Amino acid sequence: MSEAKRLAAVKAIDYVEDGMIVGVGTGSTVAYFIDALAPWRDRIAGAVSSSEQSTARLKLHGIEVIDLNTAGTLSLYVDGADECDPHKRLIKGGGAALTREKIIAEASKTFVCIIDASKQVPILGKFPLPVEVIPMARSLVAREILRTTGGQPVWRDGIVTDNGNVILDIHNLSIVDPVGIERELNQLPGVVSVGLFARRPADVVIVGAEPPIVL
Ligand SMILES: O=C[C@H](O)[C@H](O)[C@H](O)COP(=O)(O)O
Repeated sequence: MSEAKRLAAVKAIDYVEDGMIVGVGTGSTVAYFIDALAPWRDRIAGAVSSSEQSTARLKLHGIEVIDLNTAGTLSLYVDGADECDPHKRLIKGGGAALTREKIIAEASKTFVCIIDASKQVPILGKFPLPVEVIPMARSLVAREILRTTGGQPVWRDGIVTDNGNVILDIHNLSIVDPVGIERELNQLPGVVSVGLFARRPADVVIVGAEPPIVL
């Protein structure tokens, strides 16, 4: 499967242009993208990173990492996903980086999502939906999730996000109304962000294959 991830990541380089500040996601697929971006280090203006993990890899390649507040609106954001439906709506956050990813996606004109075919689903929800939560609200939010969605929240024990928070993964959801669930969960006090990218889906999805499939 990693070859498919690599093929998708390399194809995403087609969207990189001289002088750009590139938004960079997180995960194993994005790691291939960062590697493919390395030869561009002197042609791009730098990158905005969604995690400490991606920042370390970008710096390893000598790519300048720029604060989003300095960068402003980005032309391009490239990131992976855990699930993708036919409307390019996504579940993300398997690597706990959902909040910063969501911020950068929102700040970007074009979001190119790079996946392998195993991530394509007709309806989102088989992959447990990650929710980033303020630590003191963990039990409260879990009870509310149980009450309002019927899904089973499971604390990702031992994981602390780059923002110092915890993750609840919601199991057994069939997400027929992704925008509605995203809105509903976002409103719970204690929720920092939800790993549903429905209100702001991807603009382009690249499925790794030989040749890559661009949706
Ligand atoms: O928090 C992690 C991100 O949302 C990743 O983009 C997602 O989990 C996919 O990761 P991978 O490319 O490793 O399958």
